[in-house]
Amino acid sequence: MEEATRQHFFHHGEEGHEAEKRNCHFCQIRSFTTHAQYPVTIINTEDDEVLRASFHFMHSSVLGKGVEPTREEFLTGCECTDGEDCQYDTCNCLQDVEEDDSSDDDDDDDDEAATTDSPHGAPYRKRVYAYHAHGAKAGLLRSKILTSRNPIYECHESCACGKDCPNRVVERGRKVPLQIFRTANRGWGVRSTVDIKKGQFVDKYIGEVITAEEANRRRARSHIAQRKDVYLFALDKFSDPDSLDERLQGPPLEVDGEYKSGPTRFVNHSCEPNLRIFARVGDHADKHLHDLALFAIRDIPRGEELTFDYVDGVDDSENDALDPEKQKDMTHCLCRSKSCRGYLW
Ligand SMILES: C[S@@+](CC[C@H](N)C(=O)[O-])C[C@H]1O[C@@H](n2cnc3c(N)ncnc32)[C@H](O)[C@@H]1O
Repeated sequence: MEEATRQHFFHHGEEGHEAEKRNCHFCQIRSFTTHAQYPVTIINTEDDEVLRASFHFMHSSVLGKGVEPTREEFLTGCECTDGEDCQYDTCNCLQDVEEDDSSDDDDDDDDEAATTDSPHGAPYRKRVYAYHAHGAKAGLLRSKILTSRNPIYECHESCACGKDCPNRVVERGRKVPLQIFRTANRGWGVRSTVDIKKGQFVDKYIGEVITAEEANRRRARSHIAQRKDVYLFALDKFSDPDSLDERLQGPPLEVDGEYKSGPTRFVNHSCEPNLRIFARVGDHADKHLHDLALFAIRDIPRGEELTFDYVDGVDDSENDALDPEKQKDMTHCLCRSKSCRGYLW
């Protein structure tokens, strides 16, 4: 039995091991409120490696120095008293949804998704909800959104609708058990022990939310800046130099998941991934702090490694892997997919 496991199982019930417990990965994941139902487990059948001691599992992101959430008096939510109403463009939370009218090719069992409803006597309103509303696919992200890079707008704490409002999928958190496992050639990876459906929310990418200046300091301190980049995600979905919100005008905040994060920090890259990251907004006043939510873009059988494309959305013309000069300094991609681009960065 590896040393970390031995310490946890034989000594952590005893008095006087508090500091050790704080630094124990098993104790950290056991403290997740979802542990009994959707545990995170760690398994290594490849070699003797254990997770780095410097890594700490967390439930949610922490805000670094200089990162401020919006003050309570500026937070606003919807006034819908019936969660059903939180699927239409009349819900304040869905005001910014950019709707296109093309129909979803696989939405035939939920064909209201793109139609206009007219309840008796009520004004016309349009369903702009990001998720399927009915049937077996209820709560799964619609394929039109899955193939887009549109943000997802959800109801949240400041809304009048209840906790069971259907438009709070990401807020309700991860509903799948995840297993961090040792891969044969790419360090740790992540899989689930249950089947995951296309459009299903998997988990958020969390970490320390830091200013752009701090992110650059950390890049500079890192031995190879691009290696640090792999853990840094810019919260730039709403960045706009002309924005009326000055927090969106400048360089965006970034999430650093290298040392403090959740299980998704161990998800590897694939050029043909089964997950994609979406920007998810709760309170519109907190767009500068939007979530990074991972959803399945196809059905994923239990045990299959979960992956996302680290450079999703990067135009092929910007791809350094196409430049033979740059290739010699780049890291080989080991995703083994048919359309592998050959290099990670
Ligand atoms: C965010 S981490 C993922 C977890 C990582 N495997 C670990 O053990 O901590 C990113 C690192 O994983 C490795 N990696 C991820 N995807 C890879 C791929 N497709 N090919 C080669 N290495 C990969 C690279 O070393 C990369 O720097």
